[in-house]
Amino acid sequence: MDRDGRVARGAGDACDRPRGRASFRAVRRRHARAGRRGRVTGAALAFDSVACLRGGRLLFEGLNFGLGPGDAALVIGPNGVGKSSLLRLAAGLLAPAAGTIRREGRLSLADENSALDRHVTLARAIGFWVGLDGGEVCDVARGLAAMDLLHLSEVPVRMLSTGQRKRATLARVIAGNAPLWLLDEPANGLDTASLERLEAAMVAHRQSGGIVLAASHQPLGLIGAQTLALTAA
Ligand SMILES: Nc1ncnc2c1ncn2[C@@H]1O[C@H](COP(=O)(O)OP(=O)(O)OP(=O)(O)O)[C@@H](O)[C@H]1O
Repeated sequence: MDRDGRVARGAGDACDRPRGRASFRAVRRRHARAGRRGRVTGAALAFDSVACLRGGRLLFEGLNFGLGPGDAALVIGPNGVGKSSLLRLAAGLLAPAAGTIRREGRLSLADENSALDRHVTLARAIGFWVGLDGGEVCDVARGLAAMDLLHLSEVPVRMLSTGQRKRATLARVIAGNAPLWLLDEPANGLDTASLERLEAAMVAHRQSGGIVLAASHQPLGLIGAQTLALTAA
């Protein structure tokens, strides 16, 4: 990966010297410093010379980055280049074709699948996930409030509009309290006010020591984020 975050491609491409291990150690050092400052700790994500193969096609290789408490990275690139695949690797839903991925801390993935039961109320659907993570009713309310959905708490998920469902998915992530947020196109379908709410939620999450890894075709206001620019093979 070059200094602008572009990922080397193709057989025989010279990847950066494998910096992943070193960067993971650096992440952990920062993590320890953050702990001494009394911030939320327990999360880190590092890719070390990671390659991704899907359907027999090499999407990217030599990907190195490290994220610790308060960090964010934005994955960008054209359709089909592998942004969602990168997030699925980070979530452990895909195995890397080469390299290693290290994760510390719980994660929450928001993608096009809301993972919410369509046949129960919004509060109940989010409560299911929050309960699995040992959270409480107040966490559900906090997530719903963050995405301005409290007034729809008792509406069945199947009756929500596209944008409301997207906000519900984000509310699930916020309510879940996982330190590592993996957000795939989180701004899709959001109106301006909802996008501002998402940005505020990401700022608050990072300020409390959380990590955001997002893939997006739109700017997300992630100040100070690393850019991981995937390019077509
Ligand atoms: N289950 C699968 N099996 C095989 N190939 C897949 C599978 N899912 C996705 N792909 C392929 O992997 C490539 C990358 O897909 P991915 O969804 O990661 O791209 P993306 O950069 O997120 O695209 P977009 O901007 O359109 O969301 C595409 O060529 C796609 O066809």
